[in-house]
Amino acid sequence: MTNSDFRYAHHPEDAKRYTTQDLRDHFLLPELFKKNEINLTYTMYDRYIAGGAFPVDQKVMLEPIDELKADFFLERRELGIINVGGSGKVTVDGKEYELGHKEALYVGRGNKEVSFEAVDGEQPYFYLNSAPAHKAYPTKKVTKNEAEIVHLGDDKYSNKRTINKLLVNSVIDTCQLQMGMTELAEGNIWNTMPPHTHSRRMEVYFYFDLEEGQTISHFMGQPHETRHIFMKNHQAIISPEWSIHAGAGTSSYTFIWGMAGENLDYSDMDKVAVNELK
Ligand SMILES: O=C(O)C(=O)C[C@H](O)C(=O)CO
Ligand SMILES: [Zn+2]
Repeated sequence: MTNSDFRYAHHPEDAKRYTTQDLRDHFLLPELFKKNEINLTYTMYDRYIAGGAFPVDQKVMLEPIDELKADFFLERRELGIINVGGSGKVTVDGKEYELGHKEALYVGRGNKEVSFEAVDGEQPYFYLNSAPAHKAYPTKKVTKNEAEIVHLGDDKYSNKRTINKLLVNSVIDTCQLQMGMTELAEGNIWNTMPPHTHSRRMEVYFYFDLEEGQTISHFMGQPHETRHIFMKNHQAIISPEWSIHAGAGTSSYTFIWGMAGENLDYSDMDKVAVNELK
């Protein structure tokens, strides 16, 4: 079964009046993994979709959700998948791809049948992002060995981290989707600090590998009008194009970023100095 939830886009002047609960209702994706289901959120931010496929003891099929008014999910879309659990299998129009922990698959527009399964008694957690696509690019598996790797940050500033650019245009062809994974070094807690906005692209952050009982404070809002949302392991958050997106954990963690919009230029960011934040 494929479920969907819907989120409108927001004006920053409205969002600054939101209560804690309003912010959570509008931007947080609290539950991505439901047993033997696919749980998606369709957003009006570049019509981006984020969610999870969680096959436990059944194969689960990606079905066309109502919002698409399409005969099949990828009729006009592309899909990015990153497995954050044990090994699992994704089948795309009869071709099987085994995805291990932290391995990614890009699925191009036009593929009719996509299904997810657990294999070898392991439990995969497939994180999914999808954006409208104008062209059919080849389906391709990408591992950390093929990724573009960037080391950023410093122990001194508690933000030492590795950016694994997996489904980006220096690695594969995509229409507008970009996805990758940022791993915090042990003892470091800050991601994306100093922060940035990019009005050319929206973004979704999905946090995982967070120790049981710990939390991440995710920061959003315009740089002069910030807010925070406390998040748990396996939750995602929408970042509007006007918003910073950064987080600090009470322990180290990993997160997946996914974006779509006007360009495919990862480095197109409007950076904000930390002492300018309000
Ligand atoms: O830790 C970071 O810095 C990031 O991972 C930044 C994201 O990749 C991003 O925001 C890309 O626009
Ligand atoms: Zn960003």
